Amino acid sequence: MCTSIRFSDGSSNLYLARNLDWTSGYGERVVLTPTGYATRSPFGAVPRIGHAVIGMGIVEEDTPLYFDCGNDAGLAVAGLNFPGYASYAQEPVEGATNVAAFEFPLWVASQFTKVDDVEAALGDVVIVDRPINEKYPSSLLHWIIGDSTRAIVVESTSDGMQVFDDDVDVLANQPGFAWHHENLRNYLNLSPEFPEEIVLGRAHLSPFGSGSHMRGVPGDYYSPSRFVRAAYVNTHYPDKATEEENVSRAFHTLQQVAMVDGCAAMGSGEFEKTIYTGLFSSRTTTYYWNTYDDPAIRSVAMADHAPDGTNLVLV
Ligand SMILES: C[C@H](CCC(=O)NCCS(=O)(=O)O)[C@H]1CC[C@H]2[C@@H]3[C@H](O)C[C@@H]4C[C@H](O)CC[C@]4(C)[C@H]3C[C@H](O)[C@]12C
Repeated sequence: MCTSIRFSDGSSNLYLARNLDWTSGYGERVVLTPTGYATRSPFGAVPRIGHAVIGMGIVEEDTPLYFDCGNDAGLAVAGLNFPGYASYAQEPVEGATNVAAFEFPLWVASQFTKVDDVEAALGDVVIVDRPINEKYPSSLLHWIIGDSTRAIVVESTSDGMQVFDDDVDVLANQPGFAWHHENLRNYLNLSPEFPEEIVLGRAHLSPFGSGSHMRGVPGDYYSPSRFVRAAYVNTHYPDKATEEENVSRAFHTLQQVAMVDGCAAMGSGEFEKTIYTGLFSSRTTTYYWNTYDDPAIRSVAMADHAPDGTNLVLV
């Protein structure tokens, strides 16, 4: 499973982070796509790199396949599994902006500066099931896209393209965003407050300590539970001013929905775990990440790797 969050530092900077939960990795690395890189976009949706992009992904056919990434303008995107719901066009549609599923994060981050602009452009977009090669069929995903002011969720299903205003700045896996949002109404009782003493019959009852009004936050790894838990933590986290505090915020919040080996098997019998946690900060245009086996947080700043160069940079 995967979970993603967006927040801001209150000074017009974006932080977009995600857990990548799976049974094993794909050999992913931090990849920088510089503005001079010559694109290979199947239907021409990404004619050039307007904004340098940094994020986690793999490179196939000299093409960056991003799992999540951000750009030099403060816009970021993450793809999360959405099988059973996601559906893409089998062929490009005449007159539309045809975006191959694998290039969707690159299309967002290389072409746009703001969520509002992506949202407007999505009205003409068709996501096409055109794999990069036979080794990697198109993944069935939905996406969260964020800037410093807001987030949207993009879902291409058999009903067509839907774009949701994500007013809790969170995304998990199945079912769709609308279901997850409605499900939050089951948790109106949750609050960080310390309760008053309760009188029950002749008994005067006080809490054991803090956290009493959090009882009922679902603690399991199921996608609806992670959505609720991430929404609770992300929206109650106090605003933080510094880069260090906001990096800490992202990793602490996603730790709340991280998956530990041995706890939740997939249909194959293999256990899912949080392969990596990744964070894009627009404040420093830096990608931060750690992995299941090495929880120390590493970082790569875009500015240190020639964002105006011509070759993909694998860190
Ligand atoms: C498996 C990843 C999603 C993790 C997730 O959401 N798990 C949920 C588990 S469950 O269903 O809900 O049980 C997704 C996210 C991004 C995906 C990758 C990116 O889309 C980039 C390429 C795209 C290619 O078409 C396929 C390989 C690939 C390298 C993808 C492999 C895989 O599908 C990834 C890594």
